[in-house]
Order: sequence, then structure tokens, then C-alpha cells
Amino acid sequence: MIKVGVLGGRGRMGAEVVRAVEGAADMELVAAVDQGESLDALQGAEVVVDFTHPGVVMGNLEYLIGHGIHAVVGTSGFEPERVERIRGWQAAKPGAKVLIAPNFGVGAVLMMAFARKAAPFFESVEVVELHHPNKIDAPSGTAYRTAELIAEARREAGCVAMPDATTEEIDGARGASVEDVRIHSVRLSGLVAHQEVLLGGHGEIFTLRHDSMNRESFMPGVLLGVRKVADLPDALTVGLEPLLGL
Ligand SMILES: NC(=O)C1=CN([C@@H]2O[C@H](COP(=O)(O)OP(=O)(O)OC[C@H]3O[C@@H](n4cnc5c(N)ncnc54)[C@H](OP(=O)(O)O)[C@@H]3O)[C@@H](O)[C@H]2O)C=CC1
Ligand SMILES: O=C(O)C1=N[C@H](C(=O)O)C[C@H](O)C1
Repeated sequence: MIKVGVLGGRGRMGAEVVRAVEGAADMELVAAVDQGESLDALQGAEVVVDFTHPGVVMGNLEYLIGHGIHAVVGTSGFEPERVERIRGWQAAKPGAKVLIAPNFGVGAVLMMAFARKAAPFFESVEVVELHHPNKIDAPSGTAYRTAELIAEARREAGCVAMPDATTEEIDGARGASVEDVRIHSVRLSGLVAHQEVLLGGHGEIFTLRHDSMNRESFMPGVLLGVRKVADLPDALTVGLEPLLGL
């Protein structure tokens, strides 16, 4: 039995994780901790799943690494500087493995992989992410990661800058830019989590689209992470890709 703790257990995702862990034959839920509650309740856990808030997740990780507890992290907000800080904590106190997945949906991971593969073949690539209006951050962690992967692929392939003659009449009209890849964030009642990657070339458009219809859709990926995190070869893994053999 894997002893599992959940951080953010009363949240939209955390509550779903609690249900999934309770339903897994090889896992035991030892603690679910929410805002204002002590992290010490997690000390009996071998693996802790974090779906909290970009503003608190780094403090949570520092605690878990300090106590040798493996972490499976779905919380968004992991720009490169944060990743480096986590590596520093792990170097100072080796033992705890950390898996950070911007998206635990298998289809979303495949969308990112296909976007990376396709990006060098098109002149223009832009990302449109669409979410429920209670989402507290923009752009989504998935869109940020997708843009990083697109930029990396285009850099490696020696692509030239994307064509764009536009002057913004209103700030933000062209969306946000991550390494020159544009991200547009839609917040709309009725949505859960969705993303399109638009790739444009000479007389053709290639569109990749992924839709999470509910939060249960993330659970196979989360449970896979819980089962595998302790045996991952690296102290820190970003993305579910290696766990899916991608
Ligand atoms: N990787 C993935 O596949 C997915 C990632 N996410 C990400 O997960 C995160 C959470 O999303 P969601 O569940 O919708 O958000 P919610 O706001 O519904 O849940 C967050 C929960 O964390 C709690 N919380 C806040 N601070 C702390 C703290 N210091 N310690 C413990 N718990 C705390 C909140 O409590 P309170 O309400 O009292 O503040 C709340 O219960 C976001 O960053 C989102 O982008 C979401 C879906 C999928
Ligand atoms: O807040 C959400 O809902 C989601 N957050 C993650 C993100 O920021 O990419 C994953 C998914 O898009 C749902």
C-alpha cells in the first residue's frame, strides 16, 4: 500500500484526488490538508499530491523535500526559476523525488508532444487556452509548457521568427508571449479545461485540440504519478511524458 497525502484536499482537484486515492486498491489516504492546516499531518505519507495554489506550492515543496516525502505536483506556476530552486533544495537534502506535471490528462500530454513535433514545419504557431472562470492564473500551466516546447523545437530546428506585422492598439490584444510564442487565455462559464494549438503554413492550417470534460479525466495520470514517482531516475521530473514512454 502506498501511503498518500493530499494538499488542497477540499479544492476542485484535491477533492477528486481524495476520491481517486480512496478508490485505489494499492493506496491508503493518510491525510488531506487544506489552507490553515498544519503540514505536519503529512508526515505519515510516502507520497503527497499537491493541487493548491501557485502562491503556496513552493513552501509546500520545501517542506516535503525537507522531510523526505515524494511529491506529485499538479499546481501551476512553474517558471524555470522555480524549477531551479527545487533542484537546489533536493541537492541540499537528497531523497525526495518530485514530479511536476502541468497537465495530468493523457490527451493533453499527447497534444503537447504533437505540438512540439509539428512546430518547426509551420511558419506560425499560437496557443489558445480556454478554462472555467474560477481559474486563478493565466496563462494556464499547460499553455506555458506548450509554448516552451514549441519554442525549444523551433530553436533546435533553426526556424526564423514568426511573421507578424501587427501593432497592438490595445495592450494585450495579441495575447501573452512566452519565448515569442503567443498564448491567448479565454475564461468562460461552462468550460472546464481546453486548449488549441494553431499551426499555420502556406495555404494550410493544422489545429490540435484537447478538451478535459471533467476533473476525473486527470485521475489516471495522477495515480500513475503516485505509483511511479519514487522510482523515477531523476530527482526532479517535469511532465508526465517519461511515465507514458514518450
Ligand atoms: N496539472 C493538472 O493536470 C491540473 C492542474 N490544476 C492546477 O491545480 C491548482 C488547483 O486548481 P483547483 O483545484 O481548480 O483550485 P481550487 O482553488 O479549487 O483548490 C485549491 C485548494 O488548495 C487550498 N489551499 C490554498 N492554500 C493552501 C495551503 N497553503 N495549503 C493547503 N491547501 C491550500 C485551497 O483552499 P482555499 O480555497 O481555502 O484557499 C483550495 O482548497 C491550480 O494551480 C490549477 O491550475 C488544475 C487542474 C488540472
Ligand atoms: O486550473 C485548471 O483548471 C487547470 N489547470 C492546469 C493548467 O493551468 O494548465 C491544467 C488544466 O489546464 C486545468
